[in-house]
Amino acid sequence: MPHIHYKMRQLGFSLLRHFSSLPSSLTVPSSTRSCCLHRGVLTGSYPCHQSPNPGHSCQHRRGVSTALGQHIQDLSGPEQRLLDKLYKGLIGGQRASLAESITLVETQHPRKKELAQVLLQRVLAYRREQESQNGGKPVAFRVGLSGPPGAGKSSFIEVVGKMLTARGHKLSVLAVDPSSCTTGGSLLGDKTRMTELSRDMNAFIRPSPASGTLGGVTRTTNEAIVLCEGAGYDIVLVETVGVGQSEFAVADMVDMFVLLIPPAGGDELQGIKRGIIERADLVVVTKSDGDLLVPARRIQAEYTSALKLLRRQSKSWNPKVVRASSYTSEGIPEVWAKMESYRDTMLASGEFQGRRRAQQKVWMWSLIQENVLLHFQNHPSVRDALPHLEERVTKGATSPGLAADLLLKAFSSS
Ligand SMILES: Nc1nc2c(ncn2[C@@H]2O[C@H](COP(=O)(O)OP(=O)(O)OP(=O)(O)O)[C@@H](O)[C@H]2O)c(=O)[nH]1
Repeated sequence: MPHIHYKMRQLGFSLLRHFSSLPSSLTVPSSTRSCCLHRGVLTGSYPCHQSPNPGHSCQHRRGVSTALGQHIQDLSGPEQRLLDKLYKGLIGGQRASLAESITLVETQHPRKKELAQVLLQRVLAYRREQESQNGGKPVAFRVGLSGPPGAGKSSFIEVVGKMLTARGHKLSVLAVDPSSCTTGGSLLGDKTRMTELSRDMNAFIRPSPASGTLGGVTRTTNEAIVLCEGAGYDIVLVETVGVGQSEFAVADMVDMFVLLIPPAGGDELQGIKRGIIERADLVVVTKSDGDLLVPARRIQAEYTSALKLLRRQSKSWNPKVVRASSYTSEGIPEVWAKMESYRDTMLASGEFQGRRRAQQKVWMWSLIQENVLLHFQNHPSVRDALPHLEERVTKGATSPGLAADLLLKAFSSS
């Protein structure tokens, strides 16, 4: 996996080199105004396959900021009105506007994607203003929650969520479901989850986008977080199930990462990856009640010792292991107290802000990687040569390195 990641970065850099070598005399004809740069796809001087005007030669020389300015100027009257309505509704805290705005960032429609970016820019500017009024402190606390299927995530969120709204917080819950990316199914359950919290006017619950790549879902979740914060939600929970890479994606988008572990032994815990335990700022052993109390204590002790052996992520915070029961609510206020203590410690040391800055960069790079790769795969010369070269590589007739070089050459020479 790290190898693939490295290869993708290499590929990303090769492609970027290709893009940056475009002749400087290229200009943008007005007919190609709404081009792929605006859609977040870097383009070169070859036909743009995703353009509404497929024959056009997409030739960028404008800086990104100019492009964004142009982008806003290009809005039609109805588009402008739609964005104004969404923006005003959103910052006014209207749930319907928030839901509609999230739908806009999740869309696959090219023009609507552009509109979503304009809306996001406005919300980001608004949030920055609020942060500066708040003495530079982030306006919301983002918490990632992960755990194996059946760990008790939804029961936990329901109980914690109700406690937080009762204390005057506004809470949003976003889900990242890796199964919806691959199978269209749902590991987080199609069943109605968190029934009481979903009726709470100070809570906003949004299921995972129904389809797309993990990269796509990560992007829209990141953007949904920004929208929730703009709508005044001061706590954003991002829930995912401990399968595949989604936990790592979530850990990269939140301020605090919490792992929920059920008090079961053996096989059920085998599935929990060591790498993700290392990322946890807090481990909560769930279902700590009745007959499960004794195993819950044992698991707490095991994880406490295990965490001591792991590499520390933070200079100022030592990950903790706590127990809680959503049935009896025992331990729930203590879990939240630990989360607040983490937030305060990290804010005081400056690590909180540092982590967010680093995450912005990770996010940008993952978007670049995904888009650049897509662009490479859709390039006509690459598409033509790919099946033949893949076959040769599988048969051992051509080395993977040579095939990659040939494809990159085909891409950059046309
Ligand atoms: N004893 C006990 N059981 C619990 C507790 N919390 C949840 N459960 C049970 O554990 C099972 C799974 O709970 P969920 O909250 O649906 O777990 P989840 O992790 O959200 O599961 P998925 O929706 O499948 O991802 C259910 O049968 C719950 O009733 C608890 O605090 N104590």
